[in-house]
Amino acid sequence: MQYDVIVIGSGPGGYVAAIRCAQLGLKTAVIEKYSTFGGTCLNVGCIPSKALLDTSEHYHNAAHSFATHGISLSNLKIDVKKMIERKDDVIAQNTAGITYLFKKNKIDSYEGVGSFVNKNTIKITKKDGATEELTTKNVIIATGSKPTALPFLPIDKQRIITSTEALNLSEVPKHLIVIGGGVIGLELGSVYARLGAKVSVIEYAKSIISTMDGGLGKELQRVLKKSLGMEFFLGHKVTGATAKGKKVTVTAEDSKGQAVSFEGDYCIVSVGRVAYTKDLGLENIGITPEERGNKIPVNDHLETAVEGIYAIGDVIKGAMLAHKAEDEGIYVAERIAGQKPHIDYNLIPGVVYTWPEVASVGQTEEQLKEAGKKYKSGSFSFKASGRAKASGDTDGFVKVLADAETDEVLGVHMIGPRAADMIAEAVVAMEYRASAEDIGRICHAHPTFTEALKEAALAATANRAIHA
Ligand SMILES: NC(=O)c1ccc[n+]([C@@H]2O[C@H](COP(=O)([O-])OP(=O)(O)OC[C@H]3O[C@@H](n4cnc5c(N)ncnc54)[C@H](O)[C@@H]3O)[C@@H](O)[C@H]2O)c1
Repeated sequence: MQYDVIVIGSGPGGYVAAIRCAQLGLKTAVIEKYSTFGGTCLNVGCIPSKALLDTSEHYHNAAHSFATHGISLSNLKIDVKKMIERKDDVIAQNTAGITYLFKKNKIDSYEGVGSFVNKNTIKITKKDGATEELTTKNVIIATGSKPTALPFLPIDKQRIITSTEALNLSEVPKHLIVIGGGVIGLELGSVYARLGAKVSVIEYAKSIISTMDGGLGKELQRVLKKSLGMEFFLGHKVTGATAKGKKVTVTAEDSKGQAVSFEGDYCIVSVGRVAYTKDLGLENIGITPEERGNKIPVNDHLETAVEGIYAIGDVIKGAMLAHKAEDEGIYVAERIAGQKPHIDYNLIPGVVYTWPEVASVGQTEEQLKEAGKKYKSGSFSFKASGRAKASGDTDGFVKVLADAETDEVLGVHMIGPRAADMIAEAVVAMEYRASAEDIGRICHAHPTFTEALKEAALAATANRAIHA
């Protein structure tokens, strides 16, 4: 079969690329090695983790905040099996949605491992070993990433686990040790802490979510400790972990170089992800992944050194985020169709789905300082928000950073209720190069959490916040 485009991998990058290619009239096929579409995000990442975060949030609220609303419950229980079954149903609904979209857009799909025979021929190796070859003008590699393992720390998938296994536990851990205070560790740590587990986070850096604006990590750590009792061991370098029966022992060096150890019943290793290029046959087309991170090198148009072969998402440079991969998928599809699309990498928002949620776009204060840029900062605390008081979600703040001379918004960083959704307003504003005053002059419905962004923008403009 001859195609215009073959997409290898059906995660958010790959399936979106395929749909856009088909919309543009290109004959398109997708090769996926698993039996369901959607990649990490839909099957073992974004979607299932959000399903568990929602269940655990309901449980935690029922156990801890309902009483303040005058709602009393007795005999509150969590049925872990049911929680996992519901999560599986959410996954099934989402992956079925992609099957439907492929059919609707007349995209052919093949189950098996796709690999390059040459730049125009892709071999599919099926589960039973049978092979089939397809020819194509273009290829989009969208094979994503997998959890990084620490070389000295074997993952047994029973007690020492990755995010994948953490989505399928059959019980609430008594003491969950989380290695890595990044996005995955804090989201999955939150799930089990809300269900009653003691959670200890061991992090190498001096703060959690250390690549985000510094104020966010500090506030998140404070709230997670206060509301969920999570404990944080920062500046700790993990040196090993062993599992014996139901017991896991993790060893580390603290910030003074002293050996310390932690004992728990489960340990999640969440120290990042690495690009997945195994079995692609890249050597057959002369592509060598970068030594660090295994990423496929691409130019500014996301094309590899081989004409007509593109790569998108986690398998190339940049943030490992589903929405970044999606935008890149659309970008490449439109390039292949002869259009001139554009992605502004500075405006890709980052979100952590803890509670309070954390969300960010643009430059952090640390980056602005390092670049020697003169900026103004305005913050607004949810403590002063009427909407937040009504819902009892008064932790967190919104911070707007604006150019000291032009007032153009350079970065927005927020931690608070529904920040994941609220950040979209900041992205739109920055896309249109709004000034802080522009945001401050836009009418925001009252009472809403979004008023906090308006107030922070006013504070940045001229210390003009009304309710601070
Ligand atoms: N909400 C979201 O958008 C979302 C959710 C999940 C995952 N992801 C993405 O998936 C990727 C992987 O997530 P992640 O949380 O595994 O990685 P991460 O890069 O977010 O965090 C890993 C953390 O582990 C720490 N670390 C590394 N080695 C260590 C060691 N030996 N001892 C102690 N700490 C150590 C790092 O300092 C870092 O803080 C990220 O790129 C993330 O953006 C995004």
